[in-house]
Amino acid sequence: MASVNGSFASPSADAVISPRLFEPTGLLASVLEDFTVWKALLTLFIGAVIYDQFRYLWLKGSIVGPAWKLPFMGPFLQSVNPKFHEYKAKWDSGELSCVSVFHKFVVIASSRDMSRKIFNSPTYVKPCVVDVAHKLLGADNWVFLDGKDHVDFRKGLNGLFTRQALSCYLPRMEEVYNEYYARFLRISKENNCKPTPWMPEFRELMCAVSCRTFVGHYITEEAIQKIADDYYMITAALELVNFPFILPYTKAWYGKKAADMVLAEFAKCAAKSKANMAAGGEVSCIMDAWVKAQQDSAKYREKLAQGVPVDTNDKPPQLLRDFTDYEISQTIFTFLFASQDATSAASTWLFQLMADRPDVLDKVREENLRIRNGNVQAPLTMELLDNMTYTRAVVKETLRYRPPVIMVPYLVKKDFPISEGVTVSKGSMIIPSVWPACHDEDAYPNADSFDPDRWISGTAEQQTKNWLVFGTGPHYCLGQTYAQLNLMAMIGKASMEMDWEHTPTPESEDIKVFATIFPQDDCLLSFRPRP
Ligand code: HEM
Repeated sequence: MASVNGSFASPSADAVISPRLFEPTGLLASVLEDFTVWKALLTLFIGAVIYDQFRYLWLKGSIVGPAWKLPFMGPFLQSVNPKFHEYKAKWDSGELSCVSVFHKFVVIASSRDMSRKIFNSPTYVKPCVVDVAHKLLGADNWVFLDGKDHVDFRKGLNGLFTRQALSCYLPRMEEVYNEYYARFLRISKENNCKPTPWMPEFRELMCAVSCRTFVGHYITEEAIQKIADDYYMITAALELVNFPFILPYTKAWYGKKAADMVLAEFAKCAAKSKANMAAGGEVSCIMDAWVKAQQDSAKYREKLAQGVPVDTNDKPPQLLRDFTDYEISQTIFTFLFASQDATSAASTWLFQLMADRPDVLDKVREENLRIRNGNVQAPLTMELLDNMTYTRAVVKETLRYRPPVIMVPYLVKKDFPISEGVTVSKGSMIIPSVWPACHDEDAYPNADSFDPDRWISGTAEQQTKNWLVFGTGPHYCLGQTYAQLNLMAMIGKASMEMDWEHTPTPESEDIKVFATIFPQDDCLLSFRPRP
C-alpha cells in the first residue's frame, strides 16, 4: 500500500505533483532548470550590449573610430563637457571619424571638401541642431523647415539683411556701444583697473546689441538685462544629448523657462511694431522691417482683390502672409539664438587679440580716426563701414583664426554615399567642421598665426572654398553680413574711445568650448578712457 497514493486525494491536487505539459530534456532542460528573473534580465542585458556593439560596428564600417564603444552611453560624459583637444584629435584621426553616444551614431568630417559636401547635400542631410532646441524654439519654428519650405521661408527674410535694411539698424547698434563702453570704463575704474574676466561682459554687450537691432525700442532696458542674464541658461541647455523630456530643475528646464520668457517679450514687441508700422512709423529695427514687408504685402493683395490697378514697381519684392505676434517672436528669437553665442565668442577673441597685438590695434585706430576726419563722435554709417578696409581684414582674420562655430551638426535623412566605400546611414548625425578648413596651411600659410594682412596683400580673400565660418549651401548664415559689420563697428569705435589691457595667463590661448569657443580664462581685461 505504501507505494500507492494513500491520501484519497487526486494526484494533481497534491502540491508536490504538478502536471507537466512540456518536459524539456538535455541542455535546454539544464538551462531552464535554474532560470530565474535575474538570469533573464542578465541575458537580456548581455544581448542588448552585444546588439549595441554590433550595431556600432556595422554603422562604423570603414570610418575611423574606436574599435568598440562603452556599452550604450559611449563617450557621453565627454560630450557633456567637450574639450577642444578632443575634437582636434578627432579631426586629426581622419577625414571622416565617428563616435556613438547612446543611440546616436555621429560622423565627424574634418577635411574642407568633406565638410563642403555635407553642407551642400540638402537631398541627404538637414541641420539638426541639438534635440533640446526643438523644445526651446518651438518644433514648428522655421529653422526646422527643410527643402522648398525652408527656401521659401528664407526668401521672405532676405530683405531684412540687405545693405539698405542694415543701414536703418546702425543707430540702434551705436547707442548700445555708447552705453556699454561707458559701463566698461566704470567697472574698470571701480576695480582700480584690476584685470577681470570680460567674457561675461561681452556676452551681455552682444545680447543688448542684438535685442536693440532686432526689436529696437519696443523692449525695455530691464527686459534686455533679464534676457542677457538668463541667456546663459539657454546656452547651457544646448548639450549634444539630453533626456527625451524636460525634467524639472535640469539645465534643459531652466533653458526652456528662459526661452519662454524671451518669446513672451518678443511677442509683446511684435504687437507694438505692428501698431507703429500701421501708423506709418519709420523702420528702425529688424522686426519693423519684417512687419512692414508683411503689411505692404497685405495692402498689395487687397488692391489686387479690389481690382485697383497697381504698378509693377509697387509689388513688394517678396509677397508675405501675415504672421501672428508669436510667429514673429519665434522667428526673431532664432536670430538671437543663432547670433548670441557666435558673436559673443568673436567679440571676446577680437578684444583679446587687439590687446595682445598693439601694432594691429594702432592700425585699426588710425583707420577709424582717418575715415571720420578725426571726429570720434561721427555717427556710424554704411559709408564709414565701407571704408574700413583694415578693420574688416582684422575681423575676417579673427573669424578665421578663431572661428566661433567650429562644427555644425546635420542629420542624415536618407542613406548618404559620402565617399567611395562609405555610406552614412539614415538617422546618423553628421558634422561638417569649420576649424580645419580655416587652419589649412595650403589656403592660409602660417595658419596658426594671426595676420590680418593676409586679407589685404595676401591670398586669403581668394580662398572662398575654405571660408566656412558662416557655413555654405542652403543654410549658410543669414546674418553673416550683419555680423561682420557689427564686429567692425564695435572694434572701430572701441579703438577710438578706449585703451584696454589684457593680462595673459597660461590659459589665455587655450580654447574652452561652450557652444562656441572662448579663451579658457575668460579673457582678463581692464579698460581706460583714451586721453
Ligand atoms: C560671428 C557671428 C556668426 C557666426 C560665426 C555664424 C555662423 C553660422 C553658421 C556656421 C551657421 C550654419 C550654416 C550652415 O549650416 O551652412 C549659421 C546659421 C545661421 N545663422 Fe549665423 N553666425 C553668426 C551670426 C549670426 C547672426 C548675427 C545672425 C542673425 C542676425 C545669424 C543668423 C543665422 C541663421 C538664421 C542661421 C540658420 C540659417 C538657415 O538655416 O537657413 N547668425 N550661422
